[in-house]
This record gives sequence, C-alpha cells and structure tokens, in this order.
Amino acid sequence: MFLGGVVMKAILNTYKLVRKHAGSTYIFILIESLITALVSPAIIYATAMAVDSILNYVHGERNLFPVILLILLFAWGEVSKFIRNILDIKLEQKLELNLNMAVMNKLDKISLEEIEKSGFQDKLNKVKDRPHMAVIELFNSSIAIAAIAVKVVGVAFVFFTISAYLGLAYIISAALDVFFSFKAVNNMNKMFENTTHNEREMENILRILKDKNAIYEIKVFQMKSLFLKKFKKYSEAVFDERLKTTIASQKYLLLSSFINIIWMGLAILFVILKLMQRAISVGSLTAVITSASTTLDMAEDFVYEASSVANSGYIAETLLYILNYDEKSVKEQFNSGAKIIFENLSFKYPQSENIVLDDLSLEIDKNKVTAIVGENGAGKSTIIKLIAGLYKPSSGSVKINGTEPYYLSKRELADSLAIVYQDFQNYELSIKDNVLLGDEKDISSDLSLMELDKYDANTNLGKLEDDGVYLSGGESQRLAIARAISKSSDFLIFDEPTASMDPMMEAKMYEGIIKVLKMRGAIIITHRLVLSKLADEVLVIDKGRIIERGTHETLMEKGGKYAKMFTEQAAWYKEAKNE
Ligand SMILES: Nc1ncnc2c1ncn2[C@@H]1O[C@H](COP(=O)(O)OP(=O)(O)OP(=O)(O)O)[C@@H](O)[C@H]1O
Repeated sequence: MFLGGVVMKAILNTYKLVRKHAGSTYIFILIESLITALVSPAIIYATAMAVDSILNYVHGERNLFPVILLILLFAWGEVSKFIRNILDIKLEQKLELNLNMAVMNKLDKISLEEIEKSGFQDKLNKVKDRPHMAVIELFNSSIAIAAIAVKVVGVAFVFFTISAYLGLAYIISAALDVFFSFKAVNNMNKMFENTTHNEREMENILRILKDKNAIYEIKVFQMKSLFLKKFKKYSEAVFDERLKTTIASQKYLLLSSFINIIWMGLAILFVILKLMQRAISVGSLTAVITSASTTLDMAEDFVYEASSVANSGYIAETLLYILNYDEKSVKEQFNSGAKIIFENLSFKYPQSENIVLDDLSLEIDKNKVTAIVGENGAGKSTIIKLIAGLYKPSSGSVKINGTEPYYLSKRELADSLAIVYQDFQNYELSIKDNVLLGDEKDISSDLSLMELDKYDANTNLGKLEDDGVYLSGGESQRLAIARAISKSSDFLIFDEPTASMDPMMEAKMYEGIIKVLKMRGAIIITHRLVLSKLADEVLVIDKGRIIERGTHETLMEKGGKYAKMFTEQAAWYKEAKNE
C-alpha cells in the first residue's frame, strides 16, 4: 500500500499532535510550505515569459513585468528559507518540551507490569530519549512530500500549456518515478519494522558498557570481550539486514533515475524540434531545459523525504502508541484506617510460570514494626512490589487501608507508603533536594537522625558542581532512608536498603530510628536476623509462603526454621569475631 497504513495513520495523528502542541507555528509552516511549493512551477512559467519578454524588449516591445516577477519569485526562495528556519526552531522548542513531558506523564501512570513487557520495552527503545525529533521529521517530510505533489501538478500544468504531449509524458514519467520510489521505500519500511530486537540488545550492551557502576565490575572481571563479542553479533545482524534491504531498494531507485533521464532527453529533443518548426517560443525551450534539473531534484527530494517518512513514521507511531496507552482507570475513593491486608494472594511474574507467592494471607498493622525474613528468592521483595501496586496479584488480593494499591492514585499511594529499595537511587542534586524531592521544609532533624548532619543541606552530590561531594555507600543509604522518613506516609518500607552497611552500623542505624518506625508502622526486609529482635512481629517466608510468624522470642522458643537460621548466623558472627 502507498506508504503503508501504519505510516499514513501516523502522519494523520502527527498532524493532530503538532497542531495541539505547536498551534500557530503549525499554521504558519503549512502556509509557508504551500506558497513555496507553488513558487517552483511559477518560476518555470515566469522563466518562459521572462526570456520571451527580454527577446521582445530587444525588438522594441518594452514589458519587463515577467522579469521582475521572476526576480521576486527567486527572492521568495531566500526569504522563505529564513522564515522557515525561525519557524523550525519554534516548532522544536514547543514539541521538545510538550512531548517529553507527555511521555514522562504517561510512563508515570502506566504500571510497571505493562512497562516490563518486552513489546513495550521495544517500543520505548524505539522512541529513545528524543521522541519529538521523530514527530518533527515526520511532519516536515510529509509536508515536503505534499509540496512535491503540488510542484508536480504545477509543473505538469506549465508543460501542458507548451504542449499536451509534453504534459502527458511528464505525468507518465512522474507516475513511474513515484511507483519505483515507493517500491524502494516500502523495502526500507520492512527493515525498520524488523530490526528492533537486535537493536534493543545492542542498546542494552552499550548501556552496560557506559554504566558507571558496571565499569568497575567489567574491569575487575575482564568482561569487556564478552560484551564486545555480543555487541558484534547483534551489530552484524542489524547491518546485514540493512545492507540487504538497501541493495534491494537501490535497484528501484536506479530504475527511477533512468526514467527521469530518458524523460529529460526526450523532452529537450521534442522542444528543439518544435522550435525548429517555430511552433513554440525560445522562452518555452529555456523553461523546459531549466525545469529538467528541477524535475530531477524533485525526484531525489521525493525519495529522500519518502524514506524519512518511512523511518520516522514508525517511530512516531510508536510514540503515539505510548501516548495513547490506556493506563488503567484509577478509583478515587480511599478508606482511612491503617492496615495492609493480604488475602489468599498468589502471584506469578508476567511471562513466567514460576509461582512466587503462594496463597499468602497476612495483616500488617500501622504502629508496629514487621520484619520479613527468608532465604534468597523466597519472595520477600515481591511482597513489597505488590504492596506498592507495581504488579497485580494473579489471584487473591492485597489492600492498603481497604483499597487495592493498583487502583490508588499517586497521591494516595504516596500518603500510604514510603519505600526504600535495595537499589535505591540518589541524584546529583543537593542533599535537601534528594530528601524533599522539590518540597520545602526544614530537614535538619531528619539529617541528624540519619547522622548526616555533618553535611550542609545545600551540599551538592556528585561532581556536576565544583563543590559537590561523593557520599560513601553507607551514607548514601542513610540519605535514601532520610528521604523516606521525611515523608509523612502511614508505612515505611525498607527492602534491604542497608545491605552494604556493616552489621554493627546497620543495627545502630535501626536502633536510632526504631522509635520513629514504631510510631509510623514499618516493614523491614532483612537477611540480618539480629535486626528482627527490634521488630514487633517477624514473618518467615519460604517459597512464597509464610512458614512461621511471631516475635523473635516466641520464634526462638519454637525452635523451627527461624531459630535454626538465627543460631547459624549468630555462630558465624561469633567465629568471624574470634578469628
Ligand atoms: N521481574 C521479575 N520477573 C520474573 N521473575 C522475577 C522477577 N523478579 C523476581 N523474580 C523471581 O521471583 C522470585 C522471588 O524473588 P524476590 O526478589 O521476591 O525474592 P527475595 O526473597 O526478595 O530474594 P533476595 O533475598 O535474594 O532479595 C525469584 O525466583 C526471582 O527469580
């Protein structure tokens, strides 16, 4: 199909998007493009008239209006370039801001479960970090194609005024030109559709190779050659595909150029014969010869713009898919009272058959500290992800204060939970901004609680600023915890954020904040069982089930799995201390 349904749909939707976000600039660009498109055939027509008027001038007939018109038309060419440059900057400014914001807002609303699906990842990867560029490219290229169509009609009209045969031959050669160019472009389209998987793998490796944290491990474990080998494999696959498609496209482009050259030769021969019969004027001969190169340029422009439409069309379509993605509706009612309740909840990750949580029922009250312990892979972090509404349960339910977190608004969720994950982030902003994330209040008590008061709240992290500091691993964790504590949420949840602190430091840190935790309600995931002594209740998770629950003392008395794990850990620490 002409350009392909997907791309045509993308063009129409892109126009709507540009009209919405760029308003008057959009209208001005359309007007400027239309005038510029009409100027091309007008120049051919004016050239014929100007040459004849100059010849007539020599013979005494003094009418220089066609010459002045020709000069004005050429002048418009220069003025329009200037106007268009300004309009393009305005267009980019408006779309860059508005579209990036729209994408960020959308991603914020779509659940992690959806975003993690590989299809969605492919789409995100395709849009990359400059989504507005594809929209601008598609908008400009589709306008350019429309302008070429206007030019073709205009030029055909001029040729018809010289001779019907000439006009007809031009239309036929232009139609063949369009046909073969589209064949070429359709081949390119297929390539853009097919290479996403390999491209995604390439992007991933590049990301790893540039990741500040990965660089250390890559050096230590000499992993560079592994990644480069993989990169080479995917890169070869991508470029093989590109080369094959390009060669397949080129044969059509060659045919298209060949038709153009034949058309030019025949047209010039035709007008020379007509001139010899004195059936046309010298002006018409000049117009045909000058227009020959215009026709070739138009064919080249057309192929260029059409392949750019094909490329950006798929990216813009992907962007539109993301922007129009239906993020599940959010129920606004929210009951107060502070409890997290799991009822017969079972869970498998999307695209996985492994049952991670198995018929889990539990109740976590506010104003108490709950520790969740268990071996690696038992399902502890998954419990937190379900509380946070990042995934929907496969069956059963989890409710925070009576409502499934999946349906809570962002505001309600933030009021209910403050979570510090294992792989928490601190940002190259000031300490204050890292804690408050844009809010304004005094954080000195939070900083002193987390023993970070040796730093001024305005100290910048990282080296974006000359006075910036790097925090140690432990300080970084304490800063992430200060961020959670400074929020006035019902529950504080710690998914092992203190794993890189030494055990003494970790215990001291929790002892320092235990009062705050008890006042708020806290869930702590930990492998260091000594911490569970601080908790009001300990939940022992094994293979997605609660196998024991109670206080540290009751669990020790029971002599079950918890007691065994605790005794083993205690013995290990004792031995380590004695060595
Ligand atoms: N995004 C995911 N997709 C598929 N499976 C996952 C995903 N995240 C975790 N899993 C699997 O779910 C199981 C439970 O993982 P979870 O991270 O909840 O364990 P955990 O008890 O927190 O372990 P650890 O103590 O090692 O952090 C594991 O088998 C893990 O491989």
